[in-house]
Amino acid sequence: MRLTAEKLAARRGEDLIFFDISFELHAGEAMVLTGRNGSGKSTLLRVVAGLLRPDRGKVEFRFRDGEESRPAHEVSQYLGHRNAMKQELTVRENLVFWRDFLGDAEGERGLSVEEAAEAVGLGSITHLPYGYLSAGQQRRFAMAKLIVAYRPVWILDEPTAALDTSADEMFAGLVHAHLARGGIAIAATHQPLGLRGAKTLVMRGFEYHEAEEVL
Ligand SMILES: Nc1ncnc2c1ncn2[C@@H]1O[C@H](COP(=O)(O)OP(=O)(O)OP(=O)(O)O)[C@@H](O)[C@H]1O
Repeated sequence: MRLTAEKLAARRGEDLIFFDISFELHAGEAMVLTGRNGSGKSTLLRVVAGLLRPDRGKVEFRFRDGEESRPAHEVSQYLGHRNAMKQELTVRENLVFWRDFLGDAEGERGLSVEEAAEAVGLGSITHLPYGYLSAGQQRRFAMAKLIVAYRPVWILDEPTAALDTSADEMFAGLVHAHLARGGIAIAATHQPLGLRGAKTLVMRGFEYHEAEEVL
């Protein structure tokens, strides 16, 4: 299994946000993106997730060497700043929607909604409307979305911002289990996620006129 990004460049509007970003991740590997606010971390994650078209370069995912590459949106789960849950549906209805919408990749299986709720420490409240929950509980269930459908690549944008310490530890456990299963994770974060051995990519951002010289 291999995720490769080759010489990526991306624009938001007219502005070039980054260029010449390359990396390769194999089964069981994680990469942490760091860099100041506005340096392009979220933009890079959206490009890798297939939500934003790169200006240059490409992202490829292969389950096996020699196999045709798969589109990122088929193999990844994206946890963005927003939780992507409907306030008026119950937690269970939201998670069932995501399980059915995403499906499992390559003969693997996600957890049941009940197992996933237990895994994020909130087994007893899946019958409640999502909108009733506290901000931390809502974020925990957004994390549960990652494990109700198995996708090999997790793309995580500030996953633990504003969570308590126990949620940080719980989430580090989910990511470790994902990596141990042979998954891949990319996370933009200002907080340590406890990912020992993770690669690091420092996003630096740059001025538009500098880029013009390079490109
Ligand atoms: N939709 C958009 N249209 C135009 N510019 C945008 C858009 N979204 C983001 N940008 C700009 O792109 C740049 C990179 O933003 P991005 O969100 O990728 O940074 P970041 O490193 O994730 O920042 P933070 O650490 O604050 O989350 C910023 O200058 C931002 O203003």
